[in-house]
Amino acid sequence: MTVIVLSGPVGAGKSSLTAILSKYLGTKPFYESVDDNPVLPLFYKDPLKYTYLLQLFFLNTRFHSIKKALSDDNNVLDRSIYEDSLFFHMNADIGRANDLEVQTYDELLESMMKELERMPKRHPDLLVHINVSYETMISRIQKRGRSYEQLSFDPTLEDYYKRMLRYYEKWYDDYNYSPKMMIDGDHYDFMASESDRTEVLDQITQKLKQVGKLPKNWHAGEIATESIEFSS
Ligand SMILES: Nc1ncnc2c1ncn2[C@@H]1O[C@H](COP(=O)(O)OP(=O)(O)OP(=O)(O)O)[C@@H](O)[C@H]1O
Ligand SMILES: Nc1nc(=O)c2ncn([C@H]3C[C@H](O)[C@@H](CO)O3)c2[nH]1
Repeated sequence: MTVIVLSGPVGAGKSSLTAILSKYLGTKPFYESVDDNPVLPLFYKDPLKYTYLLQLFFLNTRFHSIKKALSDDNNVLDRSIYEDSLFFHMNADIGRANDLEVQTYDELLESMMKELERMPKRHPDLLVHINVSYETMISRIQKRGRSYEQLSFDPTLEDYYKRMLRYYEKWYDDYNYSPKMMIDGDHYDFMASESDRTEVLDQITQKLKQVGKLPKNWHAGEIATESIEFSS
């Protein structure tokens, strides 16, 4: 059993690479709740009011999918639970949660992490982090087109996204729950370029081999983008 989690800021390409990677490895993709998330548009409209609710919503849905993923067969998840805390603390740092909310959230997260420690597999086998520059992040957010994430919807998102990239830098450096690797999301267009896709998949399989976690009975093959089911 092999569990891979993707990490990275908004628009980095986690869901896209999750779809590609899970198809390539013949494993199951797990996506975070976005289009069926009733709190997300409310949060972007009024972050002060909805930060806490959104955070609880994500923690709850992520917890359920992780429990499934860690007890199931081989899996790929499009974001890690370890990033939830990054998001919440970043929002708290800009005044969107008070001390009591931070304390309660941290305690809840700690209890949930303890619960996960009791699963057959405690942590993922590999974290694949997609690193992107601010320019790439914005162009991908525009390309995907969720209205509430656009700078035209809220110009203060520029600061929010730049802050997010800074927090992610430290977060990735500190991450030590599993082996980890970084993909250069500025350089590789694994959506449109077959050779880029091959190279990225190669980097990931090399790393899986190195850590002894390449799924058993798996053989490398080519995958065409048309054959992949991307999440919306
Ligand atoms: N390496 C890439 N090269 C070119 N386009 C990409 C790449 N990765 C993702 N994209 C495009 O960028 C957009 C955002 O990608 P995706 O939805 O996978 O990001 P994400 O990291 O899952 O974002 P979020 O965390 O906000 O859900 C999509 O339109 C996707 O087609
Ligand atoms: N505030 C906040 N906390 C989270 O834990 C969190 N996780 C994801 N997101 C936002 C980023 C994308 O817009 C969108 C899809 O990733 O959802 C979050 N926002």
